[in-house]
Amino acid sequence: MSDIKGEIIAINGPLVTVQLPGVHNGEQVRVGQLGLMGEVIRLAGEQATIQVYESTESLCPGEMASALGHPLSVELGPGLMGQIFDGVQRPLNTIVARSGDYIARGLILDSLSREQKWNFSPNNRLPLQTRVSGGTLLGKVQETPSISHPILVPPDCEGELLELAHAGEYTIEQIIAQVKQVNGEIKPLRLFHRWPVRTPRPYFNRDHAVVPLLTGQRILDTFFPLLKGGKGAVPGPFGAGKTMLQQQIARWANADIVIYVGCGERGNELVDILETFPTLTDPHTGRSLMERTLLVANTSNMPVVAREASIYVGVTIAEYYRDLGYDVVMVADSTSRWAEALREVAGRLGQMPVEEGHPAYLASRLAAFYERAGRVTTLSGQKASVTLIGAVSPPGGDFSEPVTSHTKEIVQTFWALSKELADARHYPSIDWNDSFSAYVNIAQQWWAKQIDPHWLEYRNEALKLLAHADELARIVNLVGPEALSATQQWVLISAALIREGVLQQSAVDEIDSFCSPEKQMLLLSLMLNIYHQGMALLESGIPVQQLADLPLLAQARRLKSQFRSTELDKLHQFEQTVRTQFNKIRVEYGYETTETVAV
Ligand SMILES: Nc1ncnc2c1ncn2[C@@H]1O[C@H](COP(=O)(O)OP(=O)(O)OP(=O)(O)O)[C@@H](O)[C@H]1O
Repeated sequence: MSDIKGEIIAINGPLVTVQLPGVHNGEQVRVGQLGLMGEVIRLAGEQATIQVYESTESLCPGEMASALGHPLSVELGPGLMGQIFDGVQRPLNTIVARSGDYIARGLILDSLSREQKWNFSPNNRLPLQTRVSGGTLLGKVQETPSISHPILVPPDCEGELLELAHAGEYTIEQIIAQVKQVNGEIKPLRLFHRWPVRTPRPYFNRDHAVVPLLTGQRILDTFFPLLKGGKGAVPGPFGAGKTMLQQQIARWANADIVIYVGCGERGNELVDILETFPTLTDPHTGRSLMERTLLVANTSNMPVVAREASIYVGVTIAEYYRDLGYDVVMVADSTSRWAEALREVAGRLGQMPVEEGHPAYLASRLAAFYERAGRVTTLSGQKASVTLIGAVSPPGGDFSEPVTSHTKEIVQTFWALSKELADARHYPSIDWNDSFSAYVNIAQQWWAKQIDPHWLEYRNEALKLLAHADELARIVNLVGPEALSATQQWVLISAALIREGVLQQSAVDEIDSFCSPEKQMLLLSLMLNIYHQGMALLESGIPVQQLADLPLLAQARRLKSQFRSTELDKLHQFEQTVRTQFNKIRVEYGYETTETVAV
């Protein structure tokens, strides 16, 4: 702790003005007798404005405040996985144990356990006197059965390795290495270190994102792909199924680590997340998903400004695991509530409101947050990534409001949830007209090489068909179905087949909850095949009703939840059934042929 102490002059909600000469901008401060946590956000001469993360009720001018000498930082080391932290990285379980359900203010708690011992195996290929720097591997501990945790030299340390601990059990505070730094100072290294949350962690090189983040959800992977290291947003009006979608991503995404930041969402929603996440099973290992998951949850008794910190706490932990060589996905729910915190602080600071009360720097703050996503070569030379997915909760579902519209310009993948689709129980309720992905061309290279060279063609054709059907549906609404030609009716029927047989996917269906990329492609090609074969028959003069009554349409809709991703042979068999049935009709109508029409 630094020696800087001062007296409170004024209190304005979560903002407290303190006479604190010599303090730095961004420095952490303990305020009042309770020692409330805060951070300097403005300096005017000797007076500092502190943003306090706990309720300032009953705080009085004249009480003391003291600066801690460091900015808001997080503890990074083994023991993070499986934890639930509050917005300033205090472990919720310990808070509850200390102060019960009603969280006392000013609690000072270690983020990581000081008692737990970790089995450290040193890097035997690292002789003493070697020159080490940020990213050098010192050893490893097994953090959870699913996650091995390399212990690396922190980014801000460089010098000669003087000592390295032997294999054994260590607490995170015990010294496991000593480094003589360039300036001659000897720096002890432990299993953990601290890092300021507002400073992005360094990496060796920023690379292009090239591999899709596969979620097992067809509308996401096939239609609006996101890449590992990419930036995505999920704007969702109230009740559109956002929580379920986030859980599906957390559960099925092919990422190593999942970080969920519940930032100011309604209490009951947060409770839902806190209760369900620990019960989820990791489909890849069959073990608890929490072994590779971390939750940051703002508790309801923390004021709005604490939301601001939680997003940075989450993303800094995400970058840390990236630096260990992992692909990390972070879901921030919701960036709208975070923006509300910015608005409140700006208002109290008397800054000029620009858009709907938001400060002028809203867009640049959002951009700076998403900028921390990326695929990189780490300081250790590994390829790793942080994928950021920001949920947005536009008031009244209005996507033109400032947070949604700025987010739309920043992110590359936009999964727009629709209240109408949710009301119609079409889940995931992602609107294919309002959603977009700027990663399609990059994703295409992966899909074409790994799964099917026709991926892009099929995807685009399906979207075109859906858009055409939407147009026709408007005509039907105006003048009735009689106005449509046979081929137009078949477009409507085929689009419904794609909607129900491909886009709709139930998170609660044991089989359909996850869909492998191979199954995604097969289902899509099957539906398009039916569309094409039907079209060819209509052009030969076969009545559309004959096709509409085909039992194979209903069978095709059910395929997704009938056959698992491991039963692709059954889907291939169905392809054969489609061919046979269409051939039968041809024979029936005298267009006898044994040839089949391929997509
Ligand atoms: N992918 C899905 N598959 C099946 N059912 C779903 C899916 N998404 C949502 N639902 C249904 O909708 C209900 C509400 O979903 P969810 O809890 O995610 O939405 P919400 O929390 O009301 O919405 P939001 O988080 O947008 O405010 C779920 O209980 C479930 O019945």
